[in-house]
Amino acid sequence: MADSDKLPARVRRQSLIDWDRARGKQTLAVLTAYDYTFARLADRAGADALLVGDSLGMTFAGEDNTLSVTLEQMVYHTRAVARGRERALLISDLPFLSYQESPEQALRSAGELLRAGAEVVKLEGGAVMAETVAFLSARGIPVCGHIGLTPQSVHQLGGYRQQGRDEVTAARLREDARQLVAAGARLLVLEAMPADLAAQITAESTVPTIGIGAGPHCDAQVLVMQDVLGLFLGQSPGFVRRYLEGAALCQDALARFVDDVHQRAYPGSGEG
Ligand SMILES: Nc1nc(=O)c2c([nH]1)NC[C@@H]1CN(c3ccc(C(=O)N[C@@H](CCC(=O)O)C(=O)O)cc3)CN21
Ligand SMILES: CC(C)C(=O)C(=O)O
Ligand SMILES: [Mg+2]
Repeated sequence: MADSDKLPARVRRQSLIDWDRARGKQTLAVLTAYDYTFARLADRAGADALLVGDSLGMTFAGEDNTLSVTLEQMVYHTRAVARGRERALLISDLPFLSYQESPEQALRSAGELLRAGAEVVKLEGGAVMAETVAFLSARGIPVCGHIGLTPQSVHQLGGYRQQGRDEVTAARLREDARQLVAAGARLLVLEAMPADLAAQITAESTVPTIGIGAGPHCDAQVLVMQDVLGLFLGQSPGFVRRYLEGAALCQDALARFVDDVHQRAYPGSGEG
């Protein structure tokens, strides 16, 4: 029997139980994904979770911030990513104004993301969101908190800048984390904060932390896929490590196609 005739080995889907078990043993890797193709590639690369981030407003749609992203758009992208995913845990962002109004609004919005294939919903905010996190958790919906640089508050924060630099704001972030976990959050994103603060929050947390620009001591690391692949055309944050010059490679390939057509070199014989 040829290899290709064998039934595919069934991959075991990662759950929050696997995430809890990995804590302290292996640092887990998360990538954002917005579509079927890249979700499949990241899943096959071994990503432990895929995040359908509202950063898609910037990376996919070319907006200046994430505020214009709608729940309908997040549902659409979550469906596409869910089809590409085999193994990774699937987390989706609740977008701006889809959860801040009330726990009931958050429940309805979270339900739509779960029906589209998400297994965990992520929302931005600290202590002020504890009631909503408890409401969703009590109704069987796993929540990932997100504190530090919360991009949906970009105008209040005065830009995309590191948070928790002084003692007062650091203490507030530790208390935010404590209240989110006490309310039932199963994961915690720590974005753009000093490494020692993220280490302290991670040590105090009973659930896995996922860092982005938050140093090496978190239980997991997440980056925006376009930043990793060099496909983000704006200014990537300073903490990004680029693993591919994706934009240059893609643009060069596309330019060669355009040239070939202009030169009548495509299609050739045998290419229709
Ligand atoms: N492509 C992309 N990658 C991301 O990681 C990302 C997005 N987009 N969009 C939403 C947010 C914004 N992000 C950011 C952006 C900048 C910093 C940052 O650390 N900035 C520097 C300079 C700030 C300044 O110019 O004042 C800093 O030192 O704080 C952190 C997170 C993370 N998210
Ligand atoms: C950067 C991650 C944490 C995020 O929230 C997003 O991609 O929207
Ligand atoms: Mg987000």
